[in-house]
Amino acid sequence: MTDAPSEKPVVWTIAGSDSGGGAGIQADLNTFRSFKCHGCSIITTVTAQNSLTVTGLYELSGNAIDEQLNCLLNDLPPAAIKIGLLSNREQLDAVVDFLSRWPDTIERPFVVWDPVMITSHNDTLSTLTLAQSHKLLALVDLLTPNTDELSWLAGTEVTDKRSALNAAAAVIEKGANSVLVTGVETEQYGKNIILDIYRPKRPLLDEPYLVYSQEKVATNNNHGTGCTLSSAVAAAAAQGYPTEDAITLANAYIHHGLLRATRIGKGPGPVAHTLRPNSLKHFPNIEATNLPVPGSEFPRLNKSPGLYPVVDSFKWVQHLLQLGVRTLQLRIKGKPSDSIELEIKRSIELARSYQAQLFINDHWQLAIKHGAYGVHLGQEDLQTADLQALHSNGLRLGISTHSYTEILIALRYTPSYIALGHIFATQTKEMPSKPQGLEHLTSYVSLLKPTGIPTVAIGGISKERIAQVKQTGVNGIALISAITKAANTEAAVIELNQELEAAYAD
Ligand SMILES: Cc1ncc(COP(=O)(O)OP(=O)(O)O)c(N)n1
Ligand SMILES: Cc1nc(C(=O)O)sc1CCOP(=O)(O)O
Ligand SMILES: [Mg+2]
Repeated sequence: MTDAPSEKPVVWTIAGSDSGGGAGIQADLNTFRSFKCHGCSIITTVTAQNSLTVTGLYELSGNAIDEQLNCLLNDLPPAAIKIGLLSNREQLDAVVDFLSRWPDTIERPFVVWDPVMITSHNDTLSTLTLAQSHKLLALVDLLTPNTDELSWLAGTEVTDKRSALNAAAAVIEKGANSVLVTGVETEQYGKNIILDIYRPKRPLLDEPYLVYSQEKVATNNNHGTGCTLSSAVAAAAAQGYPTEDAITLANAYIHHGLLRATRIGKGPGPVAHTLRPNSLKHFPNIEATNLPVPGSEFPRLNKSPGLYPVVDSFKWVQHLLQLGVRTLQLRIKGKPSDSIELEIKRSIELARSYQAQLFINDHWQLAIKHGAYGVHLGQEDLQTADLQALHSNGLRLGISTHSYTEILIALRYTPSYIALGHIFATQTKEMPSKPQGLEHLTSYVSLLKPTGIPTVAIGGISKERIAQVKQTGVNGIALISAITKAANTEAAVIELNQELEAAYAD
């Protein structure tokens, strides 16, 4: 028996009860459990509901909602809150007042609002007016309307991707922080496709919006999809995932849940609650409009990357080649541009004579000009690099990623390897994201394994950590300071290789 406090994030749902068990509070709590979160519930309205219809609505007072919220605040403060059904103005005011008075002493949670107005059977659940609902907009981090709800919120009809984007922009204009429009139907190559469109207030990677697409799952058993999606986003955010990744995970969870859904009552059955999926077949295709359209696959590596030092000069490249290193990267930062070309040219020529896999960071034009083995690009570089030219000149391509979302974007280009960073805190580069840790690395590696694309871990990896990192099944280990700050480079390379081989033998 242990009395140690749980590390499970706490997530609240402020929503209605569905007596049929498929939507509302019941769907939210099932979802929180799947995402290994502890769920707390603040019930707004009790619905008498089955799989066919809603026969009654019992709306709790503002005081009843306020008391539930305040009772939880100090004892079970949330990492995230999902708001669902608010049936009337009094209920909305209770939530608005509570969120507006959030105490400075308690970390503010991530708040998702799924503005439920009617059920999928057209039963009206709320009497909120547009003007009333706008009071909540600025207090939530993410709004997750479907196309009907967005039409209502924006006051314009939403029928397709373009009108969804315009309406999302209009709602942001009215005060919302970011909007995920769900369930935009379209057709591509004769297939029914469902788009979820994420429009953040501040663009990601200069991208005004991201489109998550999935082939429509042919099922009538889709009751509770909206509730489940928004609570999955809240739960994933509570687990520390950035919003775009929380959406990616929620999208995959819904896809899996729809495939597994079965009819339970006489009407549409509920979306199933499964373990969080980690198979690419459930993950969406992610399209970022400022990135090039994918072309052909990039060539494979000649050998698994293994120990992969990243260094900043010809001298380092030469030294490491002499020490037997056969996969390495030249990453030159902040040197005058006239000196860079010569360093790159000499490094490429020398690496070629050793039949080594040398990747050039950033300088893809010079890499093409001097016939490099490969280039390593960050996600931002994908916007400007000529991927077609890299491909037609036979260069290998490595792409940096820092999240599920970036992995799915990188996968569209079928690169020669995918880098996963940063695993541990690093002193070498200022990173905008948090360290991922070994648990995320393990999930990413197993997600990517079926693709056959090699994976490389980077960030804060030392000799002491190699064995743990290798155990995740990653194919390469990229290091900067463990090599460049070592007192004796030769000894460091030998020891790092020994650690790596010992990990292979385990
Ligand atoms: C193996 C490997 N992984 C990631 C990076 C980071 O590359 P990038 O995103 O291009 O950032 P900079 O290195 O340019 O700062 C890398 N270099 N190598
Ligand atoms: C250059 C770089 N890119 C990273 C990424 O995650 O994309 S982490 C990183 C620095 C790696 O250096 P060290 O091995 O000294 O921690
Ligand atoms: Mg770079």
